[in-house]
Parts: sequence; structure tokens; C-alpha cells
Amino acid sequence: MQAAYGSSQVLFGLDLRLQAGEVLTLLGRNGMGKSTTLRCLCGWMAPTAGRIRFCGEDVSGWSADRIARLGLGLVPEGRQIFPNLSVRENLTAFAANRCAAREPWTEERVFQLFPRLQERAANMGNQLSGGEQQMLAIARALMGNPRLLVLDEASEGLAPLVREEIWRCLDHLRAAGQTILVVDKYVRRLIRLADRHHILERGRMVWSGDSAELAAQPELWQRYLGV
Ligand SMILES: Nc1ncnc2c1ncn2[C@@H]1O[C@H](COP(=O)(O)OP(=O)(O)OP(=O)(O)O)[C@@H](O)[C@H]1O
Repeated sequence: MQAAYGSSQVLFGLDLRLQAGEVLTLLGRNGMGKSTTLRCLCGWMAPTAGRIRFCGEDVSGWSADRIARLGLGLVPEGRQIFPNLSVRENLTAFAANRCAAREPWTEERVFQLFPRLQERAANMGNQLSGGEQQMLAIARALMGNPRLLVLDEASEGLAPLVREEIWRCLDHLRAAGQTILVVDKYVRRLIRLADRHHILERGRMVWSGDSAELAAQPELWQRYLGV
């Protein structure tokens, strides 16, 4: 897949495959093309070349709404929850069992996953802390029962303990068989969470491998991720 903003090409021949039940990360420093890749996958922008297949369909050029209905649940950068709706209203606005999940997510189940949200159920989106907003953004995506959950910088701006709460939730989802694509920068924690990793550098995939391989090569972290 390739992508460009106007005449400026920013993705060059990315080849990305995700199997059902797998957790994959996209890593790279700022400006390397991670968000652009997600924008293409979610239908917010069309690739200039190549194809995107999802659930057996060629979704290249589909609208974001249509791709979401096929089963892609996005937890966007900056959370983007509805500030003037309550926690409960934010959740019900997204509820749908589009993929006929056998045990669909319900308000009760997401409250079990995030007990803090239950305590805040009647609060407006703009009354929540950053961590609670992030939990709500994940819970809201789950309410659509996505086949693929995509998280763009979900841990950004969160205190370490709250961040760990988010990671633990993702561990739990993984154990339950949820397919997940994560863009984030905490490589040590991502090695524990995910199965495989891709590193992007100036719009090109420069390294791909599993968690054991990434853990064994800290020189890669320094070279491509600056950690
Ligand atoms: N709306 C836009 N218009 C023009 N160029 C853009 C736009 N958004 C991103 N770019 C450029 O595309 C390249 C890739 O950006 P992208 O946001 O995909 O990177 P990223 O890896 O997600 O980084 P970050 O973590 O900062 O979001 C960068 O050179 C960036 O300046």
C-alpha cells in the first residue's frame, strides 16, 4: 500500500497482515507514517496504490462508516468521546452487534472490564479524567463488537498507573481472542502485550518480527524508536 498527502508521498509499499486473534503493533518515531497507515485502514483516506482487504472484502476506497460496519472499531488518537453526553450515552450511541458475536459486549460487560466507568456512568464525557476518557473510548469501540480493534496512541498523556490499567485491559481482550492493532511507543510493555511488531521509518517498513525477536534486539529500539 502507498499513501500521499497531495503530491507528498508518505507511505511506500507497506505490506501488513493481521490474522484473527493476533495482536500486532506499529512502531516508529513521530512522523514515520503510523497514523497515516491507520487512516488508510479505517477509510479516512484512500491509498494512492495497493489494496486493503478486511474480512475477505477489498475495502480500498470504502468510506470509514462502511468499514466500521464491517467490523473495524477505532480508538482514535485524542479519544474523541462526546463531551456533552454521559458515559452511558457515549456507550449506547455506539452499541451494535454488527458481526453477530456470540457473546456481544453489553454495558454490563464493559463495566466489568472498567469498574471505574460504572461509578461515572451518569457523568458527562467532559467531567472525566484523561484515563477515564481513554477507558470510555475503548469501551465505546467494544460496544460495536469489532472484529478488529485499532488503538492509536491510547496510552498517550496518561500517568503510569493509569497506563498500566489500559495495558491490563488489552491483555484481557487479547486473552479473550480479540484481534488488535496497536500504535504506541512503550516498546517494553508492547513486547509483553503483542504477538508481532512492525517498525516504520519514513513511511517504509524497516523491520518486522515477533516479540521474542524484538526483545532480543534492543539496538533496534534505540535506532528506530529512540528509547
Ligand atoms: N494532514 C496532513 N497533511 C500533510 N502531511 C501530513 C498530514 N498528516 C501527516 N502528514 C505527514 O505525513 C508523514 C507521516 O505522518 P503520520 O502522522 O502518519 O506519522 P506518525 O508516525 O503517526 O507520527 P505521530 O506519532 O507524530 O502521529 C509526516 O511527514 C507528516 O508530516
